Parts: sequence; C-alpha cells; structure tokens
Amino acid sequence: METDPMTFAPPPIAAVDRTLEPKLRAMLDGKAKPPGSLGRIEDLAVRLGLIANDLAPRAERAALLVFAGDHGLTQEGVSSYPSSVTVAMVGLFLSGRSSVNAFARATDVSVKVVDAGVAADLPAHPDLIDAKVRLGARNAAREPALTRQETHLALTRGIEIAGRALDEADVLAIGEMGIGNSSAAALVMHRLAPAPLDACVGQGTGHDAEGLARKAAAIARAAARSDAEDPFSVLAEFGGCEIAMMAGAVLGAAARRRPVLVDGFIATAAALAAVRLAPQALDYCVFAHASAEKGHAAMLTALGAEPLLDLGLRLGEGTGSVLAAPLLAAAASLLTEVADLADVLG
Ligand SMILES: Cc1cc2ncn([C@H]3O[C@H](COP(=O)(O)O)[C@@H](O)[C@H]3O)c2cc1C
Ligand SMILES: O=C(O)c1cccnc1
Repeated sequence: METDPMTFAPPPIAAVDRTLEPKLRAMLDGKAKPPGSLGRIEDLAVRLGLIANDLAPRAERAALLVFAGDHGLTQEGVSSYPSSVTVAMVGLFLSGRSSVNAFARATDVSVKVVDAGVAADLPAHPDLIDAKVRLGARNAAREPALTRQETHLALTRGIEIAGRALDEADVLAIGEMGIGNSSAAALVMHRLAPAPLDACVGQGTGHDAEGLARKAAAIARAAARSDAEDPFSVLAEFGGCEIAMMAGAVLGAAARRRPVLVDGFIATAAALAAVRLAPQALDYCVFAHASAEKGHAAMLTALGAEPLLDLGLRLGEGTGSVLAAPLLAAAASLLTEVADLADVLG
C-alpha cells in the first residue's frame, strides 16, 4: 500500500474508448423498437457499453456501500441533529430497518456499511466493514479535519473496499451517513466546483433561519482558516473520513472499469473530489438523482453531469443510488436481451 502522504497517486484509470459508441448506437437502433424510442435509457446503455468497453455490459448486480463518519464541525452547531444519530443510524442499517434498506430490498441491491470514521467503537457485524480512520474527523472550523496521512489512508481504503465489493457485483452504488456532512460537502464543493460559499450551503437535515445562519457562519470560519484548493488538501481540510473514503471508492470503481452510482449532495461532493484527482473517473460516474439540497444542481453542472431521476430526495444513505440501480440493469439488458428487428421480420 502507498504510504507516503505527500504523494497520493490515483490508481490508473483508462479514459473510455469512444470509438465503440457508433457500434453501440447501431446495435440499439437495430433492436425490435423504433430507433431512439427508449430515450435516455438508450444513452445509459451506450455509457455502460463504453464503461465496460464491451457490447454486452453487465449491470444486474448492484452493491451499495454506505460510508459512515462523524464531524467535529458539529460542535459549531451546523446540524439540527446530534452526532449520536450517526452511530444510531449505522445500527439501523445493520438491522435492515432504515429507508435505504427498504429501498435496497425493493430493488435487489446488497447493502454494506463502511465505518470510515464514526466517533464510537462499533461492535463487529457481518455487514459492517471496519475501515475506521479515526473516531470522527476534527472540527474543520478550528483545524484540518484530517491529517494528510489520514486522508491518504481514507482514499486508499476506499479504493480497496470498492474493488472488493465489485468482486461480487457489476455496479457499485455509494451513499453516506454522517451528521454534519452536508457542511463538509459544501466546503468541498466551494473549493472544487468551485462556487461561492452561499451557493453551496443548504438545509442539510433541516434548519430554521437561525440554524441556517449558524451553519453558514461556521462554514465561513472553516473556509477562512485554509485556502486549500487542490483536491487532496481540500479532502484533508474539510472533507473528513467518509467523504474522502467515498472519493477513493469512486476511483476504485473507475480503475476497475465499473459504473459507480453516485447518490445525492454529499456523495456528489466526494465524486467531485475523485474527478478532480483523476478527471477520467467522470466517465464511470452515473449520477443517480437530483437532490433537493441547495447546491446539488450547481455541483452537477460543474461536473457536466445529468442525473437520472428527479424525485425531490434529500436524505442521503444511498437512497437515490439504490432507486436508480434497476435503470442500469434495464439499460444493459437492452443490449444483451432484446431481439433485432431484422430477425423478427425475417
Ligand atoms: C435520522 C437521520 C437519518 C439520516 N440519513 C441520512 N441522513 C443525512 O443527514 C446528514 C447530513 O445532514 P446534516 O449536515 O444537516 O447533519 C447525513 O448523515 C446524511 O446522510 C440522515 C439524517 C438524520 C437526522
Ligand atoms: O442530497 C443528499 O444526499 C443529502 C441532503 C441532505 C442531507 N443529507 C443528504
């Protein structure tokens, strides 16, 4: 494993070979349907073919990793919920009774939780991956959330964990749990989109006017503390454990030439960091949905990305990425299972 924190090198990621696109389009046009009649599902099928570099991509089996971590920034009152909700929700994910578990059962997606940096020791569980970098990121309003060594470790573990998940799945889906992480994500967006702070700060779990002003002021203090703008330093200063590890997971999936379904605002901030570390990683990201969180639309625009769904979700956990997983399976099956019109007409 790479250990020099000053020299994080993303894994090799191949840019997709677009010469395959006309072939994929011709295949889709030849199916037993009017050309283009399946709209954006056809575009998705093309993307999956390019990602796999294969005319018969696979996308039936999706695995969700929920990256969990805490944030010292919560000491500044940035969230309307206490940090203890993070560990409580991890327990709920493991008992199968959260929103994302319910959606994952409905869509046949497997769920594992990654302890990237929850601020409590967690008992072992078969669906819990212990990748803890530290017991919660530091308070970014006062000091860097992570050291460079910790950031390096988080990225590296994310790459490895994604690789292992993809030994048993075709598609990686990412989601997160971490009270305070909409603030961390706002800071990542601010530096890496880049965008003015007020375009990046939103409600998160929900706030009244006073709460939102307190959140914005804490985020402004964190931003004033560091002028970091390279992606590795931004993850260290502001991102924290689960955002840095999710960025690693995006790189890991891309290095394996597999699609990664990116959830809402916080997961997209992690994907943005991954793309700034390795621009080719963007070809492998499928943005699941347009979150209702302020800032998500502008972050997607900065990435040149168009989300699949628009359902007004603003939860996280991977709820949006899990709901989008069947669309990938359907798109791939268009290429692999649907007859050609010429064969039907004889
Ligand atoms: C019960 C509960 C379940 C959640 N599941 C996801 N989040 C979401 O809310 C958090 C981010 O919002 P903020 O920055 O305002 O704390 C993250 O944990 C995110 O995944 C939840 C939040 C709560 C309260
Ligand atoms: O878009 C998201 O993923 C989101 C929005 C608010 C709070 N938690 C997550």
